[in-house]
Amino acid sequence: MSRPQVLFLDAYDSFTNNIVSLLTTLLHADVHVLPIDNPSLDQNSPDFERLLRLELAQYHAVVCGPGPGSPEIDRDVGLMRQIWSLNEDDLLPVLGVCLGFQSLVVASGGKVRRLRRGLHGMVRDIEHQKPPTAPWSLKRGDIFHGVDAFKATIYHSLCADVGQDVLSEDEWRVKKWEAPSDTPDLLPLAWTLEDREDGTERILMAVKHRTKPFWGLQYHPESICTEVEGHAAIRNWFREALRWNVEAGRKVVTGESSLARNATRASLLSEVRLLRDTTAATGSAKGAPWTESMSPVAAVGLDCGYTHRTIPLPAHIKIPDVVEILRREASSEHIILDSANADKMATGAADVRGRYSIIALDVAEALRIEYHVGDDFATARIPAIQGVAVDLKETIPFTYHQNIWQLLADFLEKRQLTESIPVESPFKGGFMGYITYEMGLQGMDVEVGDRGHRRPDLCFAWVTKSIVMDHLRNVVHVQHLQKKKLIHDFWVDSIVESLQTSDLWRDTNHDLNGLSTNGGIETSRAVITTPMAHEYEEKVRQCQDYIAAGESYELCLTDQTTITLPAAMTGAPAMRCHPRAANGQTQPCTKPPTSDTAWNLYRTLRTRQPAPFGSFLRLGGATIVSSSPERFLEYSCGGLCSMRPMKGTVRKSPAVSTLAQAEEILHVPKEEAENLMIVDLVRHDLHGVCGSGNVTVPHLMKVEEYASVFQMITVVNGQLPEPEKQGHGGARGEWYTGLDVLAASLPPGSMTGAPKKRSCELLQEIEGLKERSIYSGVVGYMDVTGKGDWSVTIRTMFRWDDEVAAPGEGESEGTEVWHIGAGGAVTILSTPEGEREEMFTKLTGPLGVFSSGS
Ligand SMILES: C=C(O[C@@H]1C=C(C(=O)O)C=C[C@H]1O)C(=O)O
Ligand SMILES: NC(=O)CC[C@H](N)C(=O)O
Repeated sequence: MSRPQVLFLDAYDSFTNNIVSLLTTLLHADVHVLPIDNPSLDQNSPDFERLLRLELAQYHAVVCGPGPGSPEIDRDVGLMRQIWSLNEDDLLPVLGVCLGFQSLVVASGGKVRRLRRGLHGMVRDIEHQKPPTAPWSLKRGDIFHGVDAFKATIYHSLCADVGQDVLSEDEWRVKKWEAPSDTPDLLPLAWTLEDREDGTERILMAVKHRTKPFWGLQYHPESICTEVEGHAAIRNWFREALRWNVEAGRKVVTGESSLARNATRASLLSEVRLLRDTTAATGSAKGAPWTESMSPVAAVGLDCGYTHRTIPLPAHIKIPDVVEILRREASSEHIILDSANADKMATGAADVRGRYSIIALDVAEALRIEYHVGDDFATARIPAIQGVAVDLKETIPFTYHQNIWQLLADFLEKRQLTESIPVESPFKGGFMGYITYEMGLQGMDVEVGDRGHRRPDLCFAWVTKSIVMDHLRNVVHVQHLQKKKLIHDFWVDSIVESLQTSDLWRDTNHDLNGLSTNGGIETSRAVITTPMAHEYEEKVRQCQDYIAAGESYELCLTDQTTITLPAAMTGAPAMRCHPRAANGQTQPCTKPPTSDTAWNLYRTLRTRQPAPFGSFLRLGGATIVSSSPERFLEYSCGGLCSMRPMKGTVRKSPAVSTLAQAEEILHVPKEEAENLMIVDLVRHDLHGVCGSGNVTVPHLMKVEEYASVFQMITVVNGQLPEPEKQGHGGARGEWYTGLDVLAASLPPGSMTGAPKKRSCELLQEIEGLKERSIYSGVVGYMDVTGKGDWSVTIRTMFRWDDEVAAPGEGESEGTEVWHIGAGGAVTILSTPEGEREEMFTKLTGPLGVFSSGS
């Protein structure tokens, strides 16, 4: 065994994989992760001690990680307690980090108390330089020996209480490096001093056990904002740990089977292969991957090639024009991803403006795959074939351990285009659709109760006919994935002809957007129910109580506004004014429709709130009208994954109208801390798939300008292992794609807070178990070349077809219900009024569309 082996005890923190990455790269060690509540290590089982001893014998050292909750609560620290109370014979070196550190303090007789005010995402000096007069020789075992001054990020609400608060200034100066009388076995190694209104708060930052090989750090060595100098302390710790093993004559046992797992997830495709092999070996059809041999629906899209034509895009043509020229009568479903701000602001980086827009065509004829949280099956359906409604539907059952993500990975792999296509188009054909917030909850094992409906939580259409508008080069790609044997693509020709012969295309004076602002939305009959300001403020306080107790570091609180409209206003199928001609060609439309509320809402929204991730979807019973500014995840076919968490929002106003003014407001500790917490969380999500050492942060806390707000964003990149190095079919049989990252990272961290899992559980309670649904989920695509792009579904209104409120008294029609979610991250530094205002600011953009004027 050439590399040292480290066991990491995971207390469900959102920074775990960052620590694993740091240890792996810095120490050249293999790090294995074991959850603190691993069911195979049940403390009540008679075999527990033997199994724990067997497990620990395989490691050179253990790291007890950070996490939500308190070291005094068994459930929060689980196995850590057993580590600190190991028999002399079973001792091994251990480093506690944050919660792990606090757990060591408690196990050594100390206490924890609440900080006077929690410190989350704050960067502080770690004071570790001891005077030569320090009363004991700290050189041996002092992991800070020889380390320069450095700053580190801290994330904690609780702190070690070892009697430091009762010392006078004089006593403190003399005793700060001595073992405190309350905890004689703990030697302080580092402190930080926090200025408070009522004096300085002394916060213990690091300790060493006097006799056992135990160390602890209250700060987070792995955070992106911890200075690199701090890494020296980790190296020192490991050197001390290995030396202790040698001196104690401790031998690490190899070859035993371990309960811990690799920090990096197995790839979806390796799981698919395993499933295929298992079903092949047992000869059982049950649970076998869904294949074309079982169903003609499963054969959709196989053996296709890419054809396209590229034509110039007239300067006056906007995405609604293209949609309105081409929308077909029979098609009531749409998927449009719209870089609605492409021609607007020139501030910030080019990618904020959005370069491409994508329109899926003939969506009603596209195969779609749907999944509802809690089900053990997916549904494949094709609503129409060649203009005739058929509603072909097939249930795809899962077996134990099988899930929707494997099904999608398998489906995509079989349709992957491997030849290189020299067309600058981000989407060549493939999946487009949406995923709800609850789908993300399920992925984290957060319980989603029965919501009393059967709406899809994931709905992906397999789009083979599409249009991509390139707003930079001013061209349009008309694209088709079609059976390879067809030589000429008449469909592509017909679309090009429809576009180029339409009046809109030729009429350079035309500006549909001008016509569309609020066109046809009869808002006087809309009933709008917004969150109650005082209730929202109360929920902010509740969030802060949980944060002060150490349960969370940041909670993204949200609430929903509903708008009910008379159903008749949207009842008409789209595009009554587009009769299909006998030859099957779409007739150009010169008159914009007025009967489709959703479409009108969208046109108004994109005009008033242009954003890089605009979208309009009618799919799987949902209608989504979005002007999202936030990218969740983009990945290239080469496996470069990029996430852009957004935290820090300031409303534009006469007082704050320039980027410089916004920067001044956003580059403050409160806002930067909010951003940093999510950045570290997103790094963790990416590390979990891309692997240790493969995540970088090219842009930290950049302020960008949008239509009505300024936002602070960070770019976090991860690189999936290159396919050649992934050993396709080789030793590990791993083969990662962007879908792995998507599956592992939902819901978006910027919508949850950190640590993600505990924060989501708390938010369910605080938000009254209200379903977030489409809001806080994602919308986007993943294509046949492996490229994908997903936005966070915020600044969005949505409705479900089956949610029609009964008619009120004296009304003849029922009403349809639109939802707009809005919220913001609550930290210990938030004020209830400030958060309430932020929520209403975010709500105003989409809600404004329901009122007339601009
Ligand atoms: C919760 C929302 O936005 C999220 C919260 C933000 C914040 O706290 O500053 C910023 C962007 C989004 O990640 C929303 O728009 O409803
Ligand atoms: N990051 C952590 O591990 C935090 C520990 C503990 N929950 C606290 O808030 O103090």
